[in-house]
Amino acid sequence: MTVLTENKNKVNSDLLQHDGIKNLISRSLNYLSAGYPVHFTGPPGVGKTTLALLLAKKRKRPVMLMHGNRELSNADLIGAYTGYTTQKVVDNFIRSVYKKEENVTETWNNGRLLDAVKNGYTLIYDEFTRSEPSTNNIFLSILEEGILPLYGTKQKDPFMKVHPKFTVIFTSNPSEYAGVYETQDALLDRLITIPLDYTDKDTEAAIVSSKTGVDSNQAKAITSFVAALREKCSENSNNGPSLRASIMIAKLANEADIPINGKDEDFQRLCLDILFAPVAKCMDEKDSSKLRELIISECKKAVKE
Ligand SMILES: Nc1ncnc2c1ncn2[C@@H]1O[C@H](COP(=O)(O)OP(=O)(O)OP(=O)(O)O)[C@@H](O)[C@H]1O
Repeated sequence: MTVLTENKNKVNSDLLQHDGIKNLISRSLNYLSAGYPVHFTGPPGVGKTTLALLLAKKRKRPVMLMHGNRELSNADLIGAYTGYTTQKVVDNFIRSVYKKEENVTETWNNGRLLDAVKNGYTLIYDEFTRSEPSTNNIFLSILEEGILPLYGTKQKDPFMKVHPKFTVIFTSNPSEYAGVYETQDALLDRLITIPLDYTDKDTEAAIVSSKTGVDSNQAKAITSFVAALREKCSENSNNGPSLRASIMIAKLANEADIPINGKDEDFQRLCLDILFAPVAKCMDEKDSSKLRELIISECKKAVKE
């Protein structure tokens, strides 16, 4: 029986700054400082959000994180009147005199984007292609004219000026097809789009090791066989299991005292649980026993060097 134990190792939640990424960080910071929004695009789990969070932290401005969503509306972004405040004074001090005074005022709540624009926050707009293009249109005026239009809000001013320190980091996943919208060219034209892809096995192993506390050889044993499965998926031009899957395997094996060894049955079961769904999704093979065999045969190669 495997018993879950306390996490024994201190885990590092920061971005591991390997050589490829260091240069990207400094370039992106330059673009943001010059007032240009950057857009990281790439398959799931390559580190787009983690990189965006690191850049935002480095800008030393308050950070606002917003997730793309079909339901996101202009009212969420700009703000809206959300109800009424009433005040009633009933003065019945003298019984024969009845005085009643009623004040009704609408209550305005700032939207998230309005706060960010007004106060010069760094906005991370994660998976922005999941929002309707008509909602994202508001970014055209922000990025081009430096104003946030306050249409439809009954506000005194028709727009708000964008704070000079306001910046946006967008992320998206181009291979996602469910629940995403095509981005209008006009918006893409205003962004500096930087594609991100999976790094090499050693870098992935270093990330897994720093995030989970497993030693670097064990981490490499995991990232190597997960990368091999991903490679098989890319033969079908699909994304396979990501770095996130390697992190999950390492973390769970570590916490449940499962040896990171492809010959161990508990480890094989763990690999199957984590990898079956992403591998089944990316392969043409639909026979589940064949898919299991494939995962186990790759998992068996996970041996510490
Ligand atoms: N350079 C790195 N250093 C440390 N951790 C990393 C690095 N790159 C990725 N990760 C880790 O990999 C996992 C996936 O990263 P992240 O969520 O940033 O990916 P993503 O590209 O935004 O994925 P998705 O498109 O699915 O949202 C996270 O646990 C993250 O901490």
